[in-house]
Amino acid sequence: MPSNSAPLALRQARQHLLEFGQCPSGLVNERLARSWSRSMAAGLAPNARVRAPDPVSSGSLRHALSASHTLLAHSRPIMEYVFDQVRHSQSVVVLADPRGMLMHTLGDAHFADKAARVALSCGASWHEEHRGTNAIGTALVEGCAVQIHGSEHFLERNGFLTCAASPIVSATGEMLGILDISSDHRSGHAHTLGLVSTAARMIENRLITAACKRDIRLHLHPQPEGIGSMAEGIVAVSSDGWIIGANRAALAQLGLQIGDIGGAQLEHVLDVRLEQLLTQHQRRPLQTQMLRLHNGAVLFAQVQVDAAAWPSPAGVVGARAGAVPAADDALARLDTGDARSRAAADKARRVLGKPIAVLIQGECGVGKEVFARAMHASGPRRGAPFVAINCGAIPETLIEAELFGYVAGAFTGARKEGSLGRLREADGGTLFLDEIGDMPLPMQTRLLRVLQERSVTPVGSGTAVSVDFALVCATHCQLLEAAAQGRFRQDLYYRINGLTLQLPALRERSDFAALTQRLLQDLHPERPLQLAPELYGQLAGYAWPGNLRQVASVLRTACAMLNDDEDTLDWTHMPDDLIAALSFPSQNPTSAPFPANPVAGRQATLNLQELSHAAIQQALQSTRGNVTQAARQLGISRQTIYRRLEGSTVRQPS
Ligand SMILES: Nc1ncnc2c1ncn2[C@@H]1O[C@H](COP(=O)(O)OP(=O)(O)OP(=O)(O)O)[C@@H](O)[C@H]1O
Repeated sequence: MPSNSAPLALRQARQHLLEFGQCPSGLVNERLARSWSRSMAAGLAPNARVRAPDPVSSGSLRHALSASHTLLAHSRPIMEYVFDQVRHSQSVVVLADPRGMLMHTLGDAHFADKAARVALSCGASWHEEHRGTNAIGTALVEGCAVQIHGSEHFLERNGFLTCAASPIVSATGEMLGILDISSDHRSGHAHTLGLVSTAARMIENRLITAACKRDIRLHLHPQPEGIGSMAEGIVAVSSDGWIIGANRAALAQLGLQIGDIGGAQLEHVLDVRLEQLLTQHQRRPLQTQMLRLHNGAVLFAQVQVDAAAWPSPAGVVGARAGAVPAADDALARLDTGDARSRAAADKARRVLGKPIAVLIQGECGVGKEVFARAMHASGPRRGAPFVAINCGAIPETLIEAELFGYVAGAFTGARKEGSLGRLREADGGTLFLDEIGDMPLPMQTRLLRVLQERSVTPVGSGTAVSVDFALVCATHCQLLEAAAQGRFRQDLYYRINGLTLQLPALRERSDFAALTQRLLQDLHPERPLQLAPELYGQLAGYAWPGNLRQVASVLRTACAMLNDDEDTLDWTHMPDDLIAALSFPSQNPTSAPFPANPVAGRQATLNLQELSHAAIQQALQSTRGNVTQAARQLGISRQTIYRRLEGSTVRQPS
């Protein structure tokens, strides 16, 4: 965003903002106007002394540096190169973490001194909330490269700077940090934005190559000579063909969005099967291969594959139920061979014990809470409590007391002895906030403060109590979309989203056989059970709108129907609501036509309960597993849906 608004228009816009609290349209670019409005909303005054927190203690800085260890290692050489380019122009090159805290700076001594006077030094926060419009903070919120020149800075004291900043994102689109070049505003240059963006891309390419070194990688470019250059696309593919990481160039070349990572197969995009690519690579490892996108466009690719990443000899695509888990922990015990679930577990393992918040995304019932519990049980906090809160299930009026606790007599109906609150119950352990997207806005503000200050102030008390927990949140909705619509705080989104993990829907998993076998084993460890082949075929092709929760519940019920001398589950053991769902083709578009079987025709005699199950499943399917929307569609509460899907009691916060 090279802004450099005309000085007169800038002055007029600023004047208007100060007088009326709003930025007039048309005078400055929209991104700058939005950022100024956010700065006002954060309670900052342009001419006031800075309200920003002091730089963090050296202990906290060390902690942050170790959390961003890999980013720092790959950024340092590039920062040195960039600094060489701007050495004689009164500049500093800065790396900030995803919260806007400066982690590393390189600058010429004279200018670095001047910069340090406005806290452009390690440990200081340049988040917009603390310093108003500035390239680092604004790039963080807007998620794109930004240049802020002179008096475009919200705080007057920063008006001597001109700064250009670019986000650095991971192979899966997580915000890792910000690279920035700040100079004296008289020596700033429009090309600086290009320089900082290019440098950020170089860092991203180094990071993706390091992070995906054990995966199959394709290095892509529309011209063969472009491979190996900074403009090459890099895409990481799992051994069963899923795209599990990509840099920005690859996304553009393949016509993908960041949200497609983990959800698209290579052969859905390219006119080639992974097996063919690998066979060709094995024959001629150094040869560039010519590939076609489904739209006919040509791309050239160089395949890189580490020996450990070669698919099993049984074949590239297909269940890898027999694969040995990489680690022996609770996360590994969930592994039944699906590559995307395994990739999520691998990523989760890397942040265990580090101060990085994890956001688990996935449809209703894919196992987000089970996964979060496995993370807790696999990490160093396993001896302390795991506290799960369903933000969508607590009435809005109770949520504050429930989360933050209260002191004795804080309100009518309060317990005499007060309450610790769920956040403090999680002290030392893990706090799991399910359906975080359903948290009311005022609570989001309070939660953000807790996460920033690492302390909780109970209702009715003026005293903050410090808390320390690992944070894992889960959501079935696109939080960024919710943030764009003003339903979710963007700053909270970045706080809780240190690492995003996407859990696949059951219909997208490649391990249905191994998964159902594992579920049957867990239900009856002492008795080997199996599914009749014709039933298995139907179940494997079903869309499972309720995901793992639904399949677990179906098998549980089916096992209860078995006679003592039976070891094979067939149609006669299946619950009626599943038979009903399989009988309505409209409800189950991915399944084959229902076979002639002994239960055909039963839909005519469906009872009320079966019909309501069928209606819930249809609604969940049409809303792609979004329980809130499905509940709205059916005119019932979310709790009723949970109750019906579980076939037991409501999942209430305890
Ligand atoms: N890895 C797994 N292996 C076996 N069963 C599982 C697994 N994950 C989930 N389940 C089953 O699915 C049920 C629901 O899981 P969980 O509550 O973790 O889903 P969720 O994605 O958090 O759902 P929601 O979005 O509704 O909160 C579990 O109670 C369990 O029966």
